[in-house]
Amino acid sequence: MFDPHSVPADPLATSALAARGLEYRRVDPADEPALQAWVQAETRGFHHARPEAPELRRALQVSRQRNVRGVYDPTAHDPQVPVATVDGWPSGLSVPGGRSVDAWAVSSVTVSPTHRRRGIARALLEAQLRYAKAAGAALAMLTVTEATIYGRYGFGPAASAATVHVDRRRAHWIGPESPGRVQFVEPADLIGKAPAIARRAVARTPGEIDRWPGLLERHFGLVDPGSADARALRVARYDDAAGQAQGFVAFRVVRAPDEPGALECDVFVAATDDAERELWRFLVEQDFVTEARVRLRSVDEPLPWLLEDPRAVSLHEISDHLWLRVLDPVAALSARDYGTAGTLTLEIADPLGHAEGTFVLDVSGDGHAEVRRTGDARPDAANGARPEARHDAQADAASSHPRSGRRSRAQAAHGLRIDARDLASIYLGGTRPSVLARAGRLAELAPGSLAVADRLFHAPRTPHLSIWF
Ligand SMILES: CC(=O)SCCNC(=O)CCNC(=O)[C@H](O)C(C)(C)COP(=O)(O)OP(=O)(O)OC[C@H]1O[C@@H](n2cnc3c(N)ncnc32)[C@H](O)[C@@H]1OP(=O)(O)O
Repeated sequence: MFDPHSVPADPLATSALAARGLEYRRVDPADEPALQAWVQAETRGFHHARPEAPELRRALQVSRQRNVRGVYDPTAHDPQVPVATVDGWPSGLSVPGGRSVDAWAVSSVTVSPTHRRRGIARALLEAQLRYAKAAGAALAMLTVTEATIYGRYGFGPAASAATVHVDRRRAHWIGPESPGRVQFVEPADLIGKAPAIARRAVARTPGEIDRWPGLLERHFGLVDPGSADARALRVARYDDAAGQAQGFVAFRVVRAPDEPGALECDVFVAATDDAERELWRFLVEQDFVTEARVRLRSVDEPLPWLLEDPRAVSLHEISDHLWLRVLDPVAALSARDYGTAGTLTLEIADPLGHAEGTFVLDVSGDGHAEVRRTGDARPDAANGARPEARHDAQADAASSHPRSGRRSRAQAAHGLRIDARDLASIYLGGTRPSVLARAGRLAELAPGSLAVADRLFHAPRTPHLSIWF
């Protein structure tokens, strides 16, 4: 596994920030005061309250596992507190077909309001992409506060999430009976087994990322077990017929005195379909509860099909939850399985250059792809022009521009001209290429290419990410 602490400083970011009188530094994981100042700056950057001691200890522990960077202003009132923060770490990302691809997670991007809009975030983000590439990551990934920030760095939304509301009174179960059972467990009793269950759940869902040490402790309220939030948490586990634990939920019921409550669940982990069904049933069949609200679920849950009245279920807060950035098209595209056999050329434009070039995707009958780079991208690709905006004269001899009406001179291969950020959006199968084409974001190299691309990039399971990072 790549060591996030071995990443050398990025000279471009260092000099860009130095030109603004700022210092760009890695925070030494062993330097407790520096790490504490970084955590405090990050917390303030996200407009959160100052962390209490147990939460601060947890944040320090997590930060020590990551490549933590700060930007410092030597002229500030307290020059030890960074004016900008970011961290990154290598992590697996599940892709269609059940494999995991090497990716680089980016988080904690904050710039103090005193230093905003001076290009600090840009310097940090572009450096993160270079770190990711140096670490051998096929993609970079993040979850976002605002959808307007990351497209300029080549990130595209790749997996959605939603809050599922279930009206308890209408939730009459018609799904199959399961041979297993759900039972309450104390969080401390499950924490030993939970990571292995979570790993299996992550592996079967494209868009999920590896859980880092300490995350489940937080989900189970074990960071500060005496706090009111932790004491309200209940944990239930599903065991299959053989007694093997296959899933768990952590939830609380909030209610006014003498009133039925609302069940709120932020942690729903299922390694099998049985576990998923039975945990849903457990959540939606609770008495003295009017509604269940389960956050960060898939937009494609089986739940409505398990209830007599599918309208008991409604989706809220549907969001572009996981954003990806393709850095190495060969590694990224060969990692996933495809929906059918076929061949597709991808002319990728990337203003930052990382994914730039022409690539051929050859998918065999078993869904595996061989991907090869066949050339650099078009001369204008690096200037950020949208693919459909390029002039026809630059079109390849073996292709015709979709809006030109010209017939291709040779037998045109199926292919797409696509920006790196749109490639990120189709990568896991969450968005069809034809939808992006309807939005004018990508173009066919030859008629029929979109239909081929839609079939190839189709994923049997809708991508989904069930945590923030
Ligand atoms: C992965 C994560 O951690 S997501 C968390 C993101 N952080 C937050 O939401 C915390 C609150 N916000 C902030 O701290 C800051 O506003 C940041 C980090 C979003 C931006 O920091 P800044 O240093 O001001 O950004 P910077 O000056 O480098 O701007 C770079 C570009 O992004 C644009 N930009 C910056 N912030 C935003 C925004 N909130 N919405 C839209 N565009 C933005 C700028 O206009 C600029 O555009 P351009 O270069 O294409 O002309």
